[in-house]
Amino acid sequence: MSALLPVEEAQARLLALRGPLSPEKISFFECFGLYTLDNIFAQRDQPAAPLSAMDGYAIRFDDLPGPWTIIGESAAGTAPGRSVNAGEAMRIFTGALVPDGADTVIVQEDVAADGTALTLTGDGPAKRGRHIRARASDFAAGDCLLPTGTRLNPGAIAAAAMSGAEQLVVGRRPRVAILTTGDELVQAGRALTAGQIPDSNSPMLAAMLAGEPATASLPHHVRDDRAILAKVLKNLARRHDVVVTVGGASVGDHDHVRGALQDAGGTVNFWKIAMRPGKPLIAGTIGDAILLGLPGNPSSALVTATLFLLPLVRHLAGARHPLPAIHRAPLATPLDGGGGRRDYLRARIENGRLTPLIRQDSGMTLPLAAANALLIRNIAAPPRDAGVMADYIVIA
Ligand SMILES: Nc1nc2c(c(=O)[nH]1)N[C@H]1C(S)=C(S)[C@@H](COP(=O)(O)OP(=O)(O)OC[C@H]3O[C@@H](n4cnc5c(N)ncnc54)[C@H](O)[C@@H]3O)O[C@H]1N2
Ligand code: MOO
Repeated sequence: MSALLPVEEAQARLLALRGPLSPEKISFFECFGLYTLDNIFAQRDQPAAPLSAMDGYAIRFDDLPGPWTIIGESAAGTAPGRSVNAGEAMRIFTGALVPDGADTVIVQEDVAADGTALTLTGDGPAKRGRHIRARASDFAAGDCLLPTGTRLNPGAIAAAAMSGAEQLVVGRRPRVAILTTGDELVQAGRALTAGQIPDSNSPMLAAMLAGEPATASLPHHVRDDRAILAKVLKNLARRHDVVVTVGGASVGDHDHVRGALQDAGGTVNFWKIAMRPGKPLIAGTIGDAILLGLPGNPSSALVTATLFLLPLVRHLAGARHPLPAIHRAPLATPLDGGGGRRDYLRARIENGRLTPLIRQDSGMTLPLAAANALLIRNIAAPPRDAGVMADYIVIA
């Protein structure tokens, strides 16, 4: 039997199969969760001119402590009609342009206005420039606001929209097909006969993909029949960027994914990873599509989807950092040492402490409902006491 591939090596080989998909232009309202495929540079200064940060009066700091004559008003969205000279104040509102001549804003709570007469009643501004947002204090024209491969979260979208760009260049969403295999599987919700079980993996995987930049088609299913599987794989590969099979990845007489991939003219790139659960993971190509064969056990499917499917989708969509972030926290309970494969134990991270769940059978679904983290235990790791640090990935 071939040696088991280390997880990092398998991830690198998978992502090397294909680069990001072609770029496309998209509006600010459609880009959430996608990745920039170009550096986003500021095309303008923000603010483009000094703005008031408060409602009050624009004055010259040297004129303090007043009094002043009110000469007009500057409201957001219009240019102030004139400049402010010695002894003058201009009524001003948050977001309005600061008139020439003024260098400071007094908040209205600190003054009393009587007709055009303005007097100081409070402390007034402590220094020149108070309550003024300087030109380009947010960013300056030419600044790189978001480098290539940045995920467009709401804050990044705000910065991109403010940049002056008309549209964004992003990576296209990969089209993903989910294909379950196995004679025992029945769509969840349907009646079962002896030996049958509901298909829990495809709704789980669809949910995982829903949070990613991917377009998942409705799940497909085939029986344990190598010829049918080969035909369906070929067909799905023509219309998708990624074909994810679930089950049939192992060594049993009814495990047909590798054989069917080859029958369909595809290539197995690697098989079997030094991880638990998830050992029988298959990666390959068929036409322009990438095939990822996840093991069928529910925990194995969840763990391999977290470590391979979601990073692949992000990579194809243009992510600069597609792999899941690894965090560290102290163990809430002692932990046995590691074995010959790296473990991804279903665990809970709560109040900053990590607890591996007691039930780790990869065939179970209920522990998946309880887990919000995967505790990473390296090959041959020594036993650890409570309080010792451990690595984990957030999964919920
Ligand atoms: N002799 C050996 N047997 C097995 C090995 C091995 O190395 N030697 N590897 C084991 C490991 S590890 C895993 S993981 C499983 C995975 O095998 P497959 O990917 O071939 O998965 P199946 O046999 O098709 O199914 C496994 C298990 O999961 C259930 N299943 C499958 N699909 C779904 C689904 N969509 N929803 C819910 N449950 C599903 C299926 O009924 C089986 O119970 O192989 C070990 N065997
Ligand atoms: O590696 Mo399997 O995925 O132990 O259950």
